[in-house]
Amino acid sequence: MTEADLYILYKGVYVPKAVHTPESLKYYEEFTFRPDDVIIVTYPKSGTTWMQEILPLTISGGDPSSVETLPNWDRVPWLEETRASNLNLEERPSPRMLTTHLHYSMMPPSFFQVKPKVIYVMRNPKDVFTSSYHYYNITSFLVKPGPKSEFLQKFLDGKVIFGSWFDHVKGWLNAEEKQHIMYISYEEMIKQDLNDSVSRIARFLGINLNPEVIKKIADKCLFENMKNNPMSNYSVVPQEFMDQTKCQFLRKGVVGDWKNLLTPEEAKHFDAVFKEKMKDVKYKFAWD
Ligand SMILES: Nc1ncnc2c1ncn2[C@@H]1O[C@H](COP(=O)(O)OS(=O)(=O)O)[C@@H](OP(=O)(O)O)[C@H]1O
Repeated sequence: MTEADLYILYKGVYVPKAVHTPESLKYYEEFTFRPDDVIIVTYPKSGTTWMQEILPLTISGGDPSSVETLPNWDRVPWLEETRASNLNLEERPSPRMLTTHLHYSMMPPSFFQVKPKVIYVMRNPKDVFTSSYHYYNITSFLVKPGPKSEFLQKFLDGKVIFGSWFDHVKGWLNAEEKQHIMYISYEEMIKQDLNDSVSRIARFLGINLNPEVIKKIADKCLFENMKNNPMSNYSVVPQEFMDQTKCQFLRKGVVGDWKNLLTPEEAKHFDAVFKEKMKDVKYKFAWD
């Protein structure tokens, strides 16, 4: 199956047809935000699911009931996906928790008027590539990656779902609503104590949490614990859509796994493309 079979081209980027329809994209375009909405924004494979665990626990002051009973896509739904319009998001009490993989330039008009809060999660693009390479292999609604060199070229050219990593990150780093956006990276969450990230997130949201609750949240969100949470490990998705017997959705959860996939030449080429495409970006990335 090719891109033409499995994807829609939406505003210049591919999105998978299986979970995005013209109706779901229209719902997204017409969505009315509230100032106290909190939106997780990510390029795919950057730590979305992880933040979909951290955020509800933080907002609820450590209450695990939503992460134990609701799958992550209902708990913190992707606005652009078909499921969102069936969740009665208009009726949900504030603060609503939402997710999107879309670029800054693709946000609906209400976003720019209302300026809700955003948590933008970034990850080393070589690890995003590596995670994507394995993920595309197990999902029937994505085009199989094929030979690694071809998938690498597609990734660097933005011919994968949600387009170019470089454009996504640049767009969100250049956003005008900076005081409403918290930037955090997968590497900070892994390398530093996760307690620090949880308390940063709580502070950004104006939530007071005592150290015990912060620790409880951080423990719950450890890779091994999330791997055992059926509401977060995608085990409820039928095998025909996602074949986790080949590779698990919560696969390795480490920093630097690209070293096991990319040859030194491929990594050098990747770095050269990164340098060129990101040359105007002043942000100091945590993986540098
Ligand atoms: N708790 C925790 N700790 C460390 N790493 C974690 C955690 N939860 C998810 N992950 C890893 O995040 C990768 C999946 O990214 P996303 O959730 O953004 O994927 S998706 O866009 O929603 O499909 C994927 O990375 P890889 O293991 O490198 O493939 C997941 O394993």
